[in-house]
Amino acid sequence: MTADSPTPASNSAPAPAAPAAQDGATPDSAPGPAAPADVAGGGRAAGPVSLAELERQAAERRDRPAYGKDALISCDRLVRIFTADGVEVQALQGLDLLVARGELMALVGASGSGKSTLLNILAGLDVPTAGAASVGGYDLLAMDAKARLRYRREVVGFIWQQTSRNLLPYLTAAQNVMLPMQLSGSGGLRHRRRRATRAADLLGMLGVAHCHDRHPGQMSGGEQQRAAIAVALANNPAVVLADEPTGELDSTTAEQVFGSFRTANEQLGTTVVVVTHDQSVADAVHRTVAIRDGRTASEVVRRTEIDEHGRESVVAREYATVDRAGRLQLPHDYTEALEIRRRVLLELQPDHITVRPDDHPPQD
Ligand SMILES: Nc1ncnc2c1ncn2[C@@H]1O[C@H](COP(=O)(O)OP(=O)(O)OP(=O)(O)O)[C@@H](O)[C@H]1O
Repeated sequence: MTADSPTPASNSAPAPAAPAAQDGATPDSAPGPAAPADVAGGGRAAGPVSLAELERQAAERRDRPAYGKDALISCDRLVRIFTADGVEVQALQGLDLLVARGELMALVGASGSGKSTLLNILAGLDVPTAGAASVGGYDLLAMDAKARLRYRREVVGFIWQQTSRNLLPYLTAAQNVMLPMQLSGSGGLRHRRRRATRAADLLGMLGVAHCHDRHPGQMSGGEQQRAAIAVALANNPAVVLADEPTGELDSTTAEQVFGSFRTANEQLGTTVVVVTHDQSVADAVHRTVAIRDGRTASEVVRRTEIDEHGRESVVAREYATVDRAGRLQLPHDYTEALEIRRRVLLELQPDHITVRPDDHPPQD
């Protein structure tokens, strides 16, 4: 999408002025502000559409894979409304998000944008007001108490910002890691040995083997967070969620903790979703999704590319998110730069859409 000079291509089809971010019909049901069918040189032929063509279009729609079919995490128009003292707060306002199995990604956004609300829902600690959400095949709106407990023990691991919240202070690091396995597994000597071996392996893999027999009070903040990651991984969950896990740490320690997430992702294939304000963390993941006003607004995808001389470089591309209803949030700095207020002019071009400030703004 561009906001370029007003030189519409000869085969462009002007669309009516439309609000930049307004509820609209879903793309499945209606194409939005469509180009007139009989525009000279336009892409669409005029005249009646044959029955065969309509049948073909219907079959194409029917055969389209369901939204989020292959994703590990799928949020579809997720809404969460809190009511406090009779006042409603819409923390999530129709948020869409897909996360693939094995991703290492970050969620960023201004304070109050809804990041923690989303993470709590994904962790099974909170239930959305409306919409749909599933993780690893679990429907987060339909779980009964038993399924919710199993989900929280076996499908997701969670790490809080406050180091003191992640570990039980009267247990050693190894005992902390063994606890979730104990709660979800059976007793017996054989299982106990297996639990002890896994705890030692996880602490070793995350670089905190030396903390095996230490209590949290004898560990640094970074060591506690890395032990907390081992606890979160104990039952081999599909996804680990972390809310500002490096928020209490200095930058060097934060890097080590983030290194542990990367290790878990690379060596165990665990999907990792981290809420962060830490730019160095956001820069180090494969995908960073920005949340604004309870919706996903944009995302940065980083790819390693190799040039013809074999040199590797990380290429980052920023995308604006188009939600399931076809809504697009224009970045704040773009709307400010062009003094866009209530509506814009859209023009459909053969390979892009032009967005132009309203040349006849309504008088307020
Ligand atoms: N339990 C609650 N009761 C009422 N309002 C809530 C509750 N939890 C969150 N909110 C409100 O929902 C909105 C989103 O909050 P949330 O904590 O998800 O934001 P956030 O992006 O995580 O912010 P921060 O970066 O400051 O942690 C805020 O307006 C917040 O005040």
